Amino acid sequence: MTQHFDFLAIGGGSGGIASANRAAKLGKKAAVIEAKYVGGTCVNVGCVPKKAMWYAGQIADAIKYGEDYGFDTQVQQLDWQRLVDNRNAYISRIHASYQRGFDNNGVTIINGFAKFVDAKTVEVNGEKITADHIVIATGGRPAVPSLPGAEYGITSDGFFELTEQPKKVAVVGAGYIAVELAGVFHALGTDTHLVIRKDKPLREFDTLLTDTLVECIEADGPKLHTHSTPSEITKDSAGKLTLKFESGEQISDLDEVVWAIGRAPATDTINIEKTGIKLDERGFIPTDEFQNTAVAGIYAVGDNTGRAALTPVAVAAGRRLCERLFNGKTNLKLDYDNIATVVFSHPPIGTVGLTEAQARAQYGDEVKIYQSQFTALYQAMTKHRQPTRMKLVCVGKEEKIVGIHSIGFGSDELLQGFAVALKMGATKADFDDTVAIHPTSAEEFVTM
Ligand SMILES: Cc1cc2nc3c(=O)[nH]c(=O)nc-3n(C[C@H](O)[C@H](O)[C@H](O)COP(=O)(O)OP(=O)(O)OC[C@H]3O[C@@H](n4cnc5c(N)ncnc54)[C@H](O)[C@@H]3O)c2cc1C
Ligand SMILES: NC(=O)c1ccc[n+]([C@@H]2O[C@H](COP(=O)([O-])OP(=O)(O)OC[C@H]3O[C@@H](n4cnc5c(N)ncnc54)[C@H](O)[C@@H]3O)[C@@H](O)[C@H]2O)c1
Repeated sequence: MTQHFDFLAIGGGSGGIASANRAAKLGKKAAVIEAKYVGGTCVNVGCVPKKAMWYAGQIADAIKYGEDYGFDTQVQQLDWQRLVDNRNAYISRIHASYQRGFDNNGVTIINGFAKFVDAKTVEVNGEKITADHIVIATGGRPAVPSLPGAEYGITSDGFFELTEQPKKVAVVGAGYIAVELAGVFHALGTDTHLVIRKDKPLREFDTLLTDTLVECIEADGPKLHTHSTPSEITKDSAGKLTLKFESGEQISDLDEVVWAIGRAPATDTINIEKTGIKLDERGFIPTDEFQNTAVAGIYAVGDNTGRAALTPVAVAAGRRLCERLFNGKTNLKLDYDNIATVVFSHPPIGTVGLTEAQARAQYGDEVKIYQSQFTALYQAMTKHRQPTRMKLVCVGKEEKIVGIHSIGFGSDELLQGFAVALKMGATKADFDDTVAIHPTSAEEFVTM
């Protein structure tokens, strides 16, 4: 017998889970179909294990700093497998907590790979399932270039499968993932090479952030190979890899090459053509501001829509969709402007709103910049000093704050509250009128 649901999510990642739970809480019969592991990219091969590895890097840094704080900090080795085991155990606890949530809310979980039969029907494990409302939340997968020997490399998925610490790696890419994984490897003691095609990573970020990041990488980070376009990977009889570049240069004796060159939407194998939806030229699902696709009753949220590929974005879009469909909030939609984001680099970056360049292009001479630079007390005590740099981008006579950018120790945790202020339309005067919290790095934003 064909099962029927009010609401069906294809994909049990950030967007699918959040939307199905919300639909069920609002009294609808909801189901999630998940092909691999519940929690999707973020929980299994993304944010969560990445952050665990980043914390391991932070601990390695703290051990370095410990000496100047008076500790005897001789550490012989990192037990990589133990780190991975504890990380995986934590992920298992998240899986269990998801299951409790599904049970409490009455969401049905179906394991299997879903394909469309028509606009109201999907097939999974040979069975047909129909639904009044279907959200496509299939996310994406890491891209691999078509180069000779590319298959010798791994992706971020493979990074999380490593059972021992590689001695020497090259990480290829200039985005979030490349910067974060290269930073982790380096902090944990791997000889790390970050390979980028242009002059600096994260080029779409404010230049204060990227220039400072490059400065920190050059001072104490992975070896940065700029203007380096990979052309081939070869493997020798001992299993060591050589990454060759178009320039003729190469990095040899590598244990791993990690491709971190972007992600492709998982939209090509779900028979989407059976619904009448047409993908855009990059394979993303076109949606309007309410997450509607071109076909009534089918929606898309998350990475496969080609907008800010972040977990809280997929979650927020999915929840708003269900509030709109099932709770009478007919105009509710996600505002994709001013989404705050953190790069867990070394040091971390927190950023929200317009970069200085974007603001100048939009507002010209109306832009006023406030900037600050210092060494966080945490590191100022030690010989491992790193700059912290912050920028406020303001516009107009009232100096409305349209961009907030921070790089340096603690930038990851300090930004969220400032993002609220920016979204509420805070001005520089509002910041000035807020009494500082001392001694913190965050206080710099209200004392500039
Ligand atoms: C290494 C890495 C680090 C990241 N770090 C962060 C971070 O720190 N912060 C942040 O906000 N974001 C981070 N992200 C991005 C974040 O993981 C994604 O934006 C988020 O997971 C997107 O959610 P989603 O629901 O769109 O897709 P996903 O979480 O990818 O979920 C899609 C799910 O659909 C399933 N699926 C696909 N096709 C089918 C099918 N036909 N049938 C059944 N199931 C199917 C997949 O198996 C998958 O589980 C990171 C990503 C990576 C790769
Ligand atoms: N901290 C976070 O919130 C976080 C962390 C990781 C990922 N993410 C999300 O996941 C998305 C995907 O991350 P990503 O780093 O894979 O992608 P990305 O799009 O951010 O970066 C990909 C990079 O690879 C480079 N590149 C592309 N093709 C290449 C090639 N053939 N050779 C060399 N370099 C090449 C691009 O120039 C780009 O700099 C991010 O955009 C972000 O939204 C977020």
